[in-house]
Amino acid sequence: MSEHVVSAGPRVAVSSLTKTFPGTVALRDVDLEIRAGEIHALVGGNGSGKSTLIKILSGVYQGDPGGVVRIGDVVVDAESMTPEVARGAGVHVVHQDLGIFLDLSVAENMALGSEYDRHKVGAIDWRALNQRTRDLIKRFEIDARPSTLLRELSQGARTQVAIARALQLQGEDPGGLLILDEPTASLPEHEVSLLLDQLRRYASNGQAILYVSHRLDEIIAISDKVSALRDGVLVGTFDTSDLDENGLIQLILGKSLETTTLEKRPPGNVVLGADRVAVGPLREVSFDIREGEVVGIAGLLGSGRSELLRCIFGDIPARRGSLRLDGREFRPREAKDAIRAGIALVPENRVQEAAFLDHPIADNIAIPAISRYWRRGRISRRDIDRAGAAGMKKFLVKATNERAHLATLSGGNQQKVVLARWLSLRPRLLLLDEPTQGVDVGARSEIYQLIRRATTDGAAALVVASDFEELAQVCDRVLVLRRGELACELTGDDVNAHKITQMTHRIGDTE
Ligand SMILES: Nc1ncnc2c1ncn2[C@@H]1O[C@H](COP(=O)(O)OP(=O)(O)OP(=O)(O)O)[C@@H](O)[C@H]1O
Repeated sequence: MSEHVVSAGPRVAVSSLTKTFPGTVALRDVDLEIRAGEIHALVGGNGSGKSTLIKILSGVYQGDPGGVVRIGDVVVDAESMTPEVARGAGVHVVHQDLGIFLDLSVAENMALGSEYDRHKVGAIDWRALNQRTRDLIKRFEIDARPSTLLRELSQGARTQVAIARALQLQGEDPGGLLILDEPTASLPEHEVSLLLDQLRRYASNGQAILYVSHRLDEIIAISDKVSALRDGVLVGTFDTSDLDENGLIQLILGKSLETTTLEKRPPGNVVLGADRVAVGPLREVSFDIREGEVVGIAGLLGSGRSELLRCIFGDIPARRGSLRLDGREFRPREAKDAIRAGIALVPENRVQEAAFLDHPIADNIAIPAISRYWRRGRISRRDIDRAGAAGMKKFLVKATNERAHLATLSGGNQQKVVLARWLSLRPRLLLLDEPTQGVDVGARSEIYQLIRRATTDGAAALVVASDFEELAQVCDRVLVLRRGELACELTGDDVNAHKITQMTHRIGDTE
């Protein structure tokens, strides 16, 4: 936990904050205080109002009349919040997607986050920019040079660059508020702990941090205080030291998590066989997946995990090697071939890649199986809506009804809709890339149960996840990709987070 810097009052005080959207009250009379030097976690289920609160604090949305936001000495009516006011008060947000440019250097990324250092004539003053970047690299302890391209950095270091860029104009004495929205969602475990250590150091320097995450272990590990939202209402603010994971779940869901033991069936026939497949950074991988199996793929970012899924789905051709599906040679030229063969892919960036934001939830769920809804030469609206409502219920999607447009849903609820679409197709082979990213604790276990249920019915599933605890929990076997190869396969008692971490990094131990 961070050392507190003593300060008179809270750094941030939100009072009587309400935000109404047509048909939804996203926040209802919220009061919240955050102190300097405090890591304050904000938790809540999908659609509970976390993003809405962040967007008001950063001036993207305005609150309803009556709410007041105070940041440091700046006091603003919530209805008058603007990005300029928020920036002026020192509010900086680092989103999960970081908003960085991979093909630009650290210095160039810093420059794009503020005014370029310019000579009088208007040209970029590279010497000044590089010097300033060097200072930032030192201050934020980033392992890079000003000229290093972001692409060459680990995901953790990229996150640090994004944070340093956000705070670059702040000087040595941190004021304002740093908001981190799911900062570790795509970080491997060892980089998560490095980032958390760094955040603790920023906080002990006096930085106020609002930390939004669905990862409960991190919240327990890093935060001083936890505020929980449920359906737009602040349940309360608590000392983290008084909470454990079950306590947090209670706060988020208003009840304990129902855990059912996942039913398994013995592996059946081989569904998919890969023979010496070369794709992306992978030089040669061979494996089989059988009916009833949930097989995990572990590897660091850039290890070829996602490329492998996309190759099986026909999105990326293999450079060499072959695939077999149910014993027959399988050469998908495009995704359509894979879908026809009974393969479903839930991509990592599912909302950007696979969602129709200005269409209703029901249509988003029904789209791949649209032929099912033809009745006497017409598409049956009623059946689509019925399927949509059933999908919403099964996946705990929170929205006014199945006709609500996807754009009006919270991020996590959009994710659930795309998952509902593919799982309701009853595929033969299910390919899932980070299936629970951004999804709340209640729906997370539900999703894994649905995956397990699909495999009990005879399907096979291949799952990529950077949360190794989760991978260990759901998978029967785990394939570890490292340096372009299938480094090893973990089975039985070796399917645990510690072993998966060891093998992806090859720390100690022999293979
Ligand atoms: N632009 C909008 N129009 C209408 N309703 C919206 C809009 N943005 C958010 N909402 C609604 O406000 C509520 C709160 O959404 P918000 O995005 O703040 O949730 P969240 O806690 O961030 O969820 P998640 O964990 O899924 O990201 C939800 O019911 C959502 O459907």
